[in-house]
Amino acid sequence: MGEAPVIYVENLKDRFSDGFNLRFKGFETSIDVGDKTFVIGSNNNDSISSIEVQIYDKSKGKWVIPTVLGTEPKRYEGHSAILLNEDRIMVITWGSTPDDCIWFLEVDTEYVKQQKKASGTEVVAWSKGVRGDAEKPVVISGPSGVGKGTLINMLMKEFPTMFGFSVSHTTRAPRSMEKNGVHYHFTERSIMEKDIKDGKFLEFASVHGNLYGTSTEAVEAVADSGKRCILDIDVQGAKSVRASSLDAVFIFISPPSVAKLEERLHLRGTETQEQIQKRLRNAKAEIEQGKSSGIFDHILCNDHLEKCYDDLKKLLGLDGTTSTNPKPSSKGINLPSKHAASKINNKILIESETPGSGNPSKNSIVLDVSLLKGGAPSRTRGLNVYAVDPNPFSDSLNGIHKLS
Ligand SMILES: Nc1nc2c(ncn2[C@@H]2O[C@H](COP(=O)(O)OP(=O)(O)O)[C@@H](O)[C@H]2O)c(=O)[nH]1
Ligand SMILES: Nc1ncnc2c1ncn2[C@@H]1O[C@H](COP(=O)(O)OP(=O)(O)O)[C@@H](O)[C@H]1O
Repeated sequence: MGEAPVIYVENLKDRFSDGFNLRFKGFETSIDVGDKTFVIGSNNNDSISSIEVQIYDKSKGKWVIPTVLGTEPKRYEGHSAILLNEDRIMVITWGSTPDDCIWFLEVDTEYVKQQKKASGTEVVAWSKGVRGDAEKPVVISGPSGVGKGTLINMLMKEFPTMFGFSVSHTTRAPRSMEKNGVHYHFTERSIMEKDIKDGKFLEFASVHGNLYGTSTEAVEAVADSGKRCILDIDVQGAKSVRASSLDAVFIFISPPSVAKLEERLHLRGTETQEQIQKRLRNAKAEIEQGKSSGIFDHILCNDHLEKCYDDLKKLLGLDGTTSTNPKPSSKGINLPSKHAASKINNKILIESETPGSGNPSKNSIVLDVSLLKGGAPSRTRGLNVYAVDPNPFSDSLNGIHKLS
């Protein structure tokens, strides 16, 4: 019945007899994917346990240390690992907090394939698993001076518990009213370039001569607070996000005319004449791309501000026809601190007591992974959690019931 059970590696040296010396002093699991074996080890150094990944390439008879992207799980007592769909390994950590116990190590997803191609090295990527679905992030693009910031501020002011702003990084100098960490993370080009190389950015682009980018962390911080994420990014950035695993709503704000755009930039008074001219030159190409590239789901013209704001609220379902209460932040999963896990089709059974004894033990739960969405470089969403009834003759359907 069960397929792909969790593998606990007891003696890897017996299995791989090429003199490989495991560096892990803690707990290891090993999973075969095609002709590669992924060994995931937790290293217990002092009080901190960190996780490491090594790959044994069976066709070449060689060990490889991959480039590891994303934020990895930290501080846990052990883990179980299960292969899903041949492209990601689910890692369930022991003794972690409820919002930090389900992780995915992507080994052959589209994102990992792209990163392997770009870097020419072996790559794996971590993504944290979260329950349920948060509402889709909103990407807002448009030329400089069109009113993106104004519209976003109006939305955040009217619905403060519903929306959270993704704070981008930029190498441009702050304007007099801008605060570091609120409007942007103002940074040095060399630091930002290194972070981009280390895979910390969901997207980045050179805009009007400066570097701008959305870190994965910026988007995750908003999602973790249970709010809907708003991204103010340029058209190139929107294109990159479209190609990424982030499932978002894309909105382009267009000006009534380039002359009006120029007038607004002059009135705003935050740029020099030379900078305004540069922004206007770029605006023409952006408007053309915004309207014709197929990147955007919606195009709104910001002629009269109030009218444009009403249109924006309408397409976000905030025109009074839907509830404007914030969604509760995604809940964690209460796992038994020590457990064993096994996979049956798209369901992972997590048992707190002796596994394989026939009946599921008390406190067992089932994770349904059939509706997973997203993934590295962001969260993996859509996990559903069910409690297992230890008494199969009780009233609940099939002995399991969904936990809300
Ligand atoms: N790709 C990308 N573009 C960004 C990001 N943050 C801001 N931008 C865009 O960079 C451009 C310039 O932004 P900014 O310097 O704040 O000037 P403003 O648009 O005139 O207020 C705008 O088109 C923004 O949408 C980001 O993280 N990624
Ligand atoms: N519909 C509008 N009509 C007139 N002025 C506007 C309108 N929308 C925004 N503005 C003004 O235009 C300037 C640029 O808006 P801003 O939100 O900073 O643009 P962006 O963030 O797209 O660069 C601001 O001074 C803002 O008050």
